[in-house]
Amino acid sequence: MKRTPHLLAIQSHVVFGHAGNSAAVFPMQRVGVKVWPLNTVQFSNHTQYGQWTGEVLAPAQIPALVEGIATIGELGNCDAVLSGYLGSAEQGRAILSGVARIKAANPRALYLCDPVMGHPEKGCIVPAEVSEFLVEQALTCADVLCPNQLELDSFCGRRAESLQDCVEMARSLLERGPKAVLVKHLAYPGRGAEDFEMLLVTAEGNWHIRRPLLAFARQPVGVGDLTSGLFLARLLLGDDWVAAFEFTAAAVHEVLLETQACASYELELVRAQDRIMHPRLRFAAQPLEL
Ligand SMILES: Nc1ncnc2c1ncn2[C@@H]1O[C@H](COP(=O)(O)OP(=O)(O)O)[C@@H](O)[C@H]1O
Ligand SMILES: Cc1ncc(COP(=O)(O)O)c(C=O)c1O
Ligand SMILES: [Mg+2]
Repeated sequence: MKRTPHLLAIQSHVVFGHAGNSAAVFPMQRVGVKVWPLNTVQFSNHTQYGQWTGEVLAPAQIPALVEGIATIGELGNCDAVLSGYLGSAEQGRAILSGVARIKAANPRALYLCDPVMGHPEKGCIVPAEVSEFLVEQALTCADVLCPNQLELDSFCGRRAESLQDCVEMARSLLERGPKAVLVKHLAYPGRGAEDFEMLLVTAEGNWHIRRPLLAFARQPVGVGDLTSGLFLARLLLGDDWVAAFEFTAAAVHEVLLETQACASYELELVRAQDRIMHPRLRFAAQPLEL
């Protein structure tokens, strides 16, 4: 029997609704991965409500929890680490030391970094020092990086001017560490208004996916976290880069269709669970020449 992959997911938890681990853990489990959730913050709700209660996890807890897993002899079973929303840069540094510890126990373990930098206009609030940490330290340690456009621009220190430029910018990050960069949401001048576009670049090439842009009264949150979680889960389950990319685009779109049909602000993950496992749609990744 094929072994079930294990994945340590280090990101936020919200009590109500879906963001961070609260958006990604159940879908990753639903597609067949054993998830070890380590919550960087526990907030009442995601920050785009404008107010929340709760606490940031003390950074020293991250190595302490990893060490606890080592002590029971399970750390070598960790196949991947995912990091997302961070409550502080110190937490970020603690995650990198955890990643090093895990790679020592299992040299084949992958580290996927979703560099959540916040989006002040949208109400996604992240401390400024976290962005600096991501650009200066996390990038070089990540095997896979999953930025949105704003995050890609921050890594490159400029705004993308075209699709070609996005490809060049994402490829420039490959020289700094990651084996793959998945841009979860492209936004560049001249982009078609009807589509939601994503980009994947690896040493082997560049691929682009278009899916329909859906109308929402308020944009749902947690879509990026769902995207990076499913992409990593499918890689661990044996998909190649392009298959994981296509699966992720389809499964996320299914969740958004269910969310839209329910006129819900929070992602309808429970209702969409069978559609996550077996997306009915397929968006073919198109190779892009540079
Ligand atoms: N097909 C779609 N139609 C409309 N909106 C979408 C679609 N897919 C994703 N979105 C929205 O697009 C936004 C992507 O946000 P962005 O900041 O680029 O990434 P992230 O989710 O990581 O913050 C989210 O608000 C998400 O709800
Ligand atoms: C607590 C928390 N975690 C994670 C996120 C990231 O969500 P998204 O997947 O939309 O980038 C947010 C966004 O507001 C948040 O408030
Ligand atoms: Mg995000």
